[in-house]
Amino acid sequence: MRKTYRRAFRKVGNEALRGMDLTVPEGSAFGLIGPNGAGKTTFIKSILGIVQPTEGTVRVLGGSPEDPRIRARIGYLPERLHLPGSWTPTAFLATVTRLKGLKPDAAADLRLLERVGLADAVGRKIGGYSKGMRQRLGLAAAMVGSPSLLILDEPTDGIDPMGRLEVRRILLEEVRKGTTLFLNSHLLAETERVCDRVAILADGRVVREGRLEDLARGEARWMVRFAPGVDAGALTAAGFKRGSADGVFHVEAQDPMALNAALDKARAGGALLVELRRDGADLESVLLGTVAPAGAVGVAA
Ligand SMILES: Nc1ncnc2c1ncn2[C@@H]1O[C@H](COP(=O)(O)OP(=O)(O)OP(=O)(O)O)[C@@H](O)[C@H]1O
Repeated sequence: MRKTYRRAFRKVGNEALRGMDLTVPEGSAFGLIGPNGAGKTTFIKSILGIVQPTEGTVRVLGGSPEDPRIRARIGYLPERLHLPGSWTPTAFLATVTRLKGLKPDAAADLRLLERVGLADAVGRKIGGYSKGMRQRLGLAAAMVGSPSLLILDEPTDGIDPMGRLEVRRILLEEVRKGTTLFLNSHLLAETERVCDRVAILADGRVVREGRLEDLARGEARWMVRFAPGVDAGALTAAGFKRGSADGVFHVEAQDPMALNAALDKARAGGALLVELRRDGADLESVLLGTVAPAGAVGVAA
């Protein structure tokens, strides 16, 4: 899919998506990451039918994003929320319910407000809400009618760490129920904790896509730290490679049996294990390793 924003009286448009090809498996928790201006919001808007692709097609939940029946099954939290300040949250959710073509359900709306942590603020006008409270209300609005697909653009923006934990819990609950989650967040730790698949978008193209485990966590490599005084020669003979710090070694093991066999060999040689963890990069290093940081010289993006 391509999207070029045309400007009036200009021959050359702004190419936001340049051959974007992405499939989000149903039931997955999918994270979209990438630098500013990569095209993330444009892509989200095209899934929602707000932006029309210049070339190519978008299929959502087996249909067209312009089909009202499909739209009714999508919950969306935009990056910039515009909320009516003089309304109460219940009036707001009632309107969202009506706009989605659903039957009014005041009890369900209250349950949603409780779920996002706004139970104590139900009687207050939205105008007096803090940024985090508005964001929570936006999340509740996105969840009205239990949509099959939740598209969230920076959902935890402005929410405090405890609130983030709650939001994460809610999102994971939704995914467990079978909802497909599409998350756009600059907070890579959030994406890492919630998503099972990730796509890295740069300059209007998907540059990497896959299971988070495969992208970020490395596959069969382990970091092992032994107590001081270890016999490095014996460990090397047992298949361990010396790491950069004292007592740190790396070992390849395809499964727990192979890992334990390697550790048994090390222990038989007198080595005392003090730390063991899977080798691999976090999402931030994966992103930085995939997309050249702004200002980097001589790195091809
Ligand atoms: N309405 C528009 N008219 C013209 N150009 C646009 C419009 N919306 C976005 N663009 C351009 O398209 C490109 C992609 O923008 P987009 O907002 O999709 O990126 P993004 O990945 O969401 O960025 P950010 O992380 O900063 O939110 C940018 O070059 C941007 O300037």
